[in-house]
Amino acid sequence: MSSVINNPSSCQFIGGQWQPGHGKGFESINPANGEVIWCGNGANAEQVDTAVKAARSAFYNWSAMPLAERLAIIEAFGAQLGEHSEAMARLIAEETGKALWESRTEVAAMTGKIAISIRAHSERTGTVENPMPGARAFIRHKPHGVVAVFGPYNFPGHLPNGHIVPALIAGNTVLFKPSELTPKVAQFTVELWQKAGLPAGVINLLQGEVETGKALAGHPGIDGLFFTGSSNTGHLLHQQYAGQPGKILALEMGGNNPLIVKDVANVNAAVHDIIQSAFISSGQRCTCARRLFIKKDANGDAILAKLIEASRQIRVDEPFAENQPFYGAMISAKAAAAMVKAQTDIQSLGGISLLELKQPDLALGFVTPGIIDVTHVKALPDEEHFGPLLKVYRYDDFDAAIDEANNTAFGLSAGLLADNEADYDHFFRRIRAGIVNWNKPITGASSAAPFGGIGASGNHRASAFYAADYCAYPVSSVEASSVSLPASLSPGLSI
Ligand SMILES: NC(=O)C1=CN([C@@H]2O[C@H](COP(=O)(O)OP(=O)(O)OC[C@H]3O[C@@H](n4cnc5c(N)ncnc54)[C@H](O)[C@@H]3O)[C@@H](O)[C@H]2O)C=CC1
Ligand SMILES: O=C(O)CCC(=O)N[C@@H](CCC(=O)O)C(=O)O
Repeated sequence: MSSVINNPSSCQFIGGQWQPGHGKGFESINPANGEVIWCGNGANAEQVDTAVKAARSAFYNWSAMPLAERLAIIEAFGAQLGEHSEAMARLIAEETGKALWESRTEVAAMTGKIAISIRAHSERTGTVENPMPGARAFIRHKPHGVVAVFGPYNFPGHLPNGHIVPALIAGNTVLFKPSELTPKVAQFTVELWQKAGLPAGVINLLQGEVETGKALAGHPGIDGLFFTGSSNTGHLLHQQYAGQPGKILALEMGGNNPLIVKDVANVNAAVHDIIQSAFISSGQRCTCARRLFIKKDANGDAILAKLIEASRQIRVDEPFAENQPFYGAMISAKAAAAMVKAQTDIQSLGGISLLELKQPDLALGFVTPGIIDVTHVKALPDEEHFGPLLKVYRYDDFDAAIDEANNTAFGLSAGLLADNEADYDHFFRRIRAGIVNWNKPITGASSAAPFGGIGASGNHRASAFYAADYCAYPVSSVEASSVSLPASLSPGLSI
């Protein structure tokens, strides 16, 4: 592929200047062929400090700029994305191993985010005037100030963008710490912001591994941190932010998501929705179904048999293959090996493999889909296996299946495939998750809706359409053009 950018050795963008990192070196590897596609040095603590100061000094002018002018720059970024959409899609495919067709949908989501976030800003955090005698009462919103955005590797463009765009619309300045596995996509994204004319210091890019993340998260000069990533890291950040009520922390974390199937006449359609829920993006979506509950009856048997057969046929191949695969490589050979190990661990607990997940080349990130029956496994750890490994439970009783579906610390997405609406009503009332779907895949959430989970999946700061809420704080004002005495004074007062 033609490389789109840039000078990786100058991979930090601080106060409007590209510069090399002074911390530890790291590389980005194409997981589909093992080639090093990027290398650079992480930002050290001093560079993090300089970036925080740059963001602080840019904050006043950026937040004081009329909204229409801020939006013009944000829309110019949208235009840049439009102009470079194919380059961005190819870069995402190269760096993550994601199939090109799907990488294109990621770029489309990035572009679509802009209009949606402008609408969300106005609907969720706009200005409201309430009637009041002798004065004017307003509800307005102000930006928090300097905010850090931490991104995951699975959507290296779309998910950080889902924090950055609403944060900038609200008037915050941003310190962007991308996943160390996807520095090249991050660098290209920030280059597009620069081309769009974003003033110096409004967005700063701090590349690096965990040391850079720690230096940024622990910096006293930030007003908030918007995080999308693993539950482990999210929990660490939550502990770190304990005792700092003044800082806004938005955590979008993983899930151990259940999908229940009950009495579905259209077996092929059910299998399609299961595959789309469990295996899209090689299972690397936080919303992916991890646990599938299938009724122990003839209909359940038919669905499971067809699922195994159709999953065996899933095309897994190079992201750029002419005959496009359903999914490409996982993010790394290490992530792929971790899925093989997860499967072995579940087998050692009594899980029965129905379709074995395999990593054909240990040096690359490709894995075939796996399905494992865990009905008789006692004490299966409540873990997110972030890849294409689906655990199946056979059930007799619908309520018992829902109870088991809820038997998780997480609560991101959940779904029911069932022809009977009364079953869905029952399921909806009982299930605990932030995304609850009926007869649709549980992946592919819309940016025009709130996106977030409960329990170990989030901290009640839903993203997507509700990201506007954590990007600004409400200010209530009562205002009059001059002071005036009230018609009657309070008892005991004489003026
Ligand atoms: N709920 C949601 O919206 C989504 C959640 N995810 C979750 O993200 C995970 C996959 O992404 P990963 O990149 O593996 O997540 P991760 O937690 O490893 O990394 C996320 C970010 O945090 C940084 N980081 C890691 N440790 C840190 C520390 N101790 N202090 C400060 N920063 C630190 C990383 O460098 C990266 O920028 C999955 O668990 C998935 O479920 C992914 C997409 C959406
Ligand atoms: O953030 C948004 O705009 C909508 C949420 C979204 O895009 N969700 C995707 C991917 C997130 C993930 O699972 O990693 C989805 O639901 O498939």
